[in-house]
Amino acid sequence: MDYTPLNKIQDAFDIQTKALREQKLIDIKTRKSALNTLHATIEKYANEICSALSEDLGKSELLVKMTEIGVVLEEINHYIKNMDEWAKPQVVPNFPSPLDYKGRAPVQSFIQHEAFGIVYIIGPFNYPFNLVLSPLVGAIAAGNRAIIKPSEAVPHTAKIIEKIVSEAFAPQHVAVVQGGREENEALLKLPFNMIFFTGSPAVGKIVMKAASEHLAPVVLELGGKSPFIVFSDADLERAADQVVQGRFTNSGQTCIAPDYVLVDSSVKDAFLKKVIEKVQHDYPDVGSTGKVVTTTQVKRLLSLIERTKGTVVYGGGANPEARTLQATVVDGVDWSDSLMEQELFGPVLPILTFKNAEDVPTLVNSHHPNPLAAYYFTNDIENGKRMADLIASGDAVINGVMLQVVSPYLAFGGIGASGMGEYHGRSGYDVFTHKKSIVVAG
Ligand SMILES: NC(=O)c1ccc[n+]([C@@H]2O[C@H](COP(=O)([O-])OP(=O)(O)OC[C@H]3O[C@@H](n4cnc5c(N)ncnc54)[C@H](O)[C@@H]3O)[C@@H](O)[C@H]2O)c1
Repeated sequence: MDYTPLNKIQDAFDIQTKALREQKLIDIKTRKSALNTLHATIEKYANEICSALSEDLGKSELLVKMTEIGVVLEEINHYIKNMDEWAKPQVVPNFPSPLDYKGRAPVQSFIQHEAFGIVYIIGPFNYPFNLVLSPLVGAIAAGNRAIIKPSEAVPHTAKIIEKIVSEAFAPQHVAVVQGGREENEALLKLPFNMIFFTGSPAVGKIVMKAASEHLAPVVLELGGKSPFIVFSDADLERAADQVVQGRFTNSGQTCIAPDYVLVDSSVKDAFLKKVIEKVQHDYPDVGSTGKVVTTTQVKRLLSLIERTKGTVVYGGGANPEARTLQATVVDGVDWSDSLMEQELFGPVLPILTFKNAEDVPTLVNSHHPNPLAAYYFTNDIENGKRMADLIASGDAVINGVMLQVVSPYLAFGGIGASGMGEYHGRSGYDVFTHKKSIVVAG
């Protein structure tokens, strides 16, 4: 893939800066029309998007239509339906000043959503279409201009994103820059008005540091080790079904995937048997989970499996050159294991146990920074809610997996090391705006 030359990156930014200076406000009618055009252009290239994601990540057409294209189209529809309402100034009570302003008290007070200006959206490789286009929808609806950089690890998808964006938008409004680390570093030196980053905590720190130079606000959508906790009263059949779906979809490369299982030792054997049956059925071969992003990542995962003190009870096969690793389940893992060092981000599922349910929050809270998601399986919903109160995570699901990410009515984002700032639906409109208070004196 051809990367954007550094001078062209500066040009892309200058074009938008000039446009911002000449016409600060993009009216709501123009924003809506841009979103409609984006919707139509995505539909037009749906087949090409599917082919690109099949090449890059071995994703099935069904998976692409559901988790990449469908999610973005739904998000656009939700915005078009609601953005007039969200954009309305919020009228608040007039509050008299404690100082004497010669009787000139407030007669109108309201809060107005103001676009930041030019935002920079940086994407990861794992849901590479959805995770740059969904933030873009919020940014555009809120009245911003944007430059987006898709992940260089998925070149076919990055190319189709560029084709769609350059057909749907003028470069004064939205532009795509292609590149990797060097291009990202060049972009991060520019005085963007806001930066929206999705990726690893390590690069999140680089982004936040760079943003501080220009005091640009940042949203960081990061990852972490998300626990899947099974209590003794859980429906084990359902829990096994959900953990297999959550862990192995997209070869385990989902930010909210369960990263490890923590199961009550009294039901571990029964639960594990069901997990193995399910994996055998759904992912019988090396390659049936799809592709891992690079050969290097397959090798990284294999080296973690090689160093585990646990027992591989299913899987372990791999073909690094073909970027495939078999769905792998490892029993008898403890907190100091190689598989518990960092977010796995691959088709590997370590199984840990606990003896006393009351210890669970301390175990989870003390071994890793705040995860992006936490899953609780129990027949006692109040117990699930209590656990969600005691374990700090970006979001939580009781008796299900990955349901938090699809609703435009829920806010999506991390806490602590798993990120800051939320989006999706209304939250995605709010996060791309400054709340400007305006007062009219009588
Ligand atoms: N919270 C979420 O919504 C969410 C969604 C998807 C992925 N993630 C997280 O993303 C990570 C996986 O994605 P990834 O591997 O693409 O992430 P990554 O951090 O390696 O890359 C993300 C982006 O940063 C750029 N980049 C990489 N290294 C850089 C460097 N040293 N300097 C400057 N820029 C650099 C890349 O070009 C890419 O566009 C996982 O941690 C996962 O949990 C989070």
